[in-house]
Amino acid sequence: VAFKDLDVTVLSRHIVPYSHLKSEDPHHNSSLHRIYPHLLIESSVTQEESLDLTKFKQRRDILRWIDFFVKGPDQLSLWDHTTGSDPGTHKVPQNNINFSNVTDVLTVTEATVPGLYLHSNWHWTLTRRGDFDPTVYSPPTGELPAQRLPKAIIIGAGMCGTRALLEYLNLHPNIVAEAREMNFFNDEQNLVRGLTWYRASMPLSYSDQVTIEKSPAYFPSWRAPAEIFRADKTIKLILVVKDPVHRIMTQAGKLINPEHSERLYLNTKGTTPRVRKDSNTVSGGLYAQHLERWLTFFPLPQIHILEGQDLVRQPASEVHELETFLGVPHVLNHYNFMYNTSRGFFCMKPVYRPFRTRCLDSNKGVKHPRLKPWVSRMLYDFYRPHNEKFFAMIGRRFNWTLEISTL
Ligand SMILES: Nc1ncnc2c1ncn2[C@@H]1O[C@H](COP(=O)(O)OS(=O)(=O)O)[C@@H](OP(=O)(O)O)[C@H]1O
Repeated sequence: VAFKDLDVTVLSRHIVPYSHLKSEDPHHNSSLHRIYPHLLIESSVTQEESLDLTKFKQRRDILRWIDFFVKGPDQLSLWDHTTGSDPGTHKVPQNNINFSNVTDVLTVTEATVPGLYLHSNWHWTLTRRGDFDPTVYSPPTGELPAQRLPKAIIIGAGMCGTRALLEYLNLHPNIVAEAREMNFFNDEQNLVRGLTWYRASMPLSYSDQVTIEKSPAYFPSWRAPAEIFRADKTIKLILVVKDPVHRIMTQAGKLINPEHSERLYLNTKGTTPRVRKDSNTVSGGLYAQHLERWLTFFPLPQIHILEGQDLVRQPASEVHELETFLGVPHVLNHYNFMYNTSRGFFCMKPVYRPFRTRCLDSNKGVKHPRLKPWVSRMLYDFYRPHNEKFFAMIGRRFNWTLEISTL
């Protein structure tokens, strides 16, 4: 079982932000400390080097090619690919590191693990963590991590905070999130690959952890509810929704030229402009229409619905409710979320690494174009009956009105 570019921190007097450590590897989000929470793996570099970020970026590529192999609850092996530019052809033999005798800190150097090539300015420190914090999470005794089908899925709605929600939940030691949008249940090309392929795309987890993925394209898909039901009738579904007019503006903010976003939702061809009912941008906010299909397969209590702006404003309490829904212990609280004034959003403080705050990518929470007042009114008028139907279906109301809107 291979882990790539896992949770590696560069320690120096200047801590390098996590964003600089992120690789293109889609698995970067599966972090070793989540699978192996009793180990802390750090790589240190001289202060001089860490200051030179250009140089550091090159070093990042080196980091990418160190694989970790789990050998047993207390054993890990490193496979070092850093010796050549082509990782496939320059593997050095597997090196086993046994933690059972390590009580405190093991610094891995070429001398500790014969045959391991390490860049002269780097060394790896592996620390047993179980002794510090077994109350947070310890894997079931004697169990090896395995890939499992999701026990929960964030089905949408796109643009409503699904990424933030997934990343927030991923802070939890009993939740293991797949970073990629799998688009398995809505896409014929993926469905034909079968559940075995889908399972093999999931991160490693222990039996007491909840594997979760998010694919917002499931919510409006006609196919996804039936396919998910066929795969697992008991799966827990999570739906985050927000004011559909705000949702349109999130989509508009993603355009290269957001000022020209009207074509996404307005038909200006005739004498009087109309809301474009045929556009996916508009229909994505017709929550009642989509939910109706899901409710033919799943009872309402199996779908946890939350409001996107509530998630933006009060992540800790929203996540607390989700912990209950997912049946995992209450671990996350307001200490795990820190408001970042320059971003205008909460950023995350991992349970095991509270010193490392991480925000969502800068393409989340972007500036929106302003709506002309008459367009705003037209959109609110259009969505009002659909919203009312949605509120009646879920037995809850949200304050999605023109008067409240900040657009
Ligand atoms: N913590 C935090 N940081 C940044 N952004 C946050 C956060 N929490 C929620 N959001 C909101 O997420 C909105 C994007 O939604 P999605 O992630 O569902 O979009 S996508 O469907 O995956 O493209 C995005 O919408 P915009 O603000 O319009 O860009 C954010 O409002």
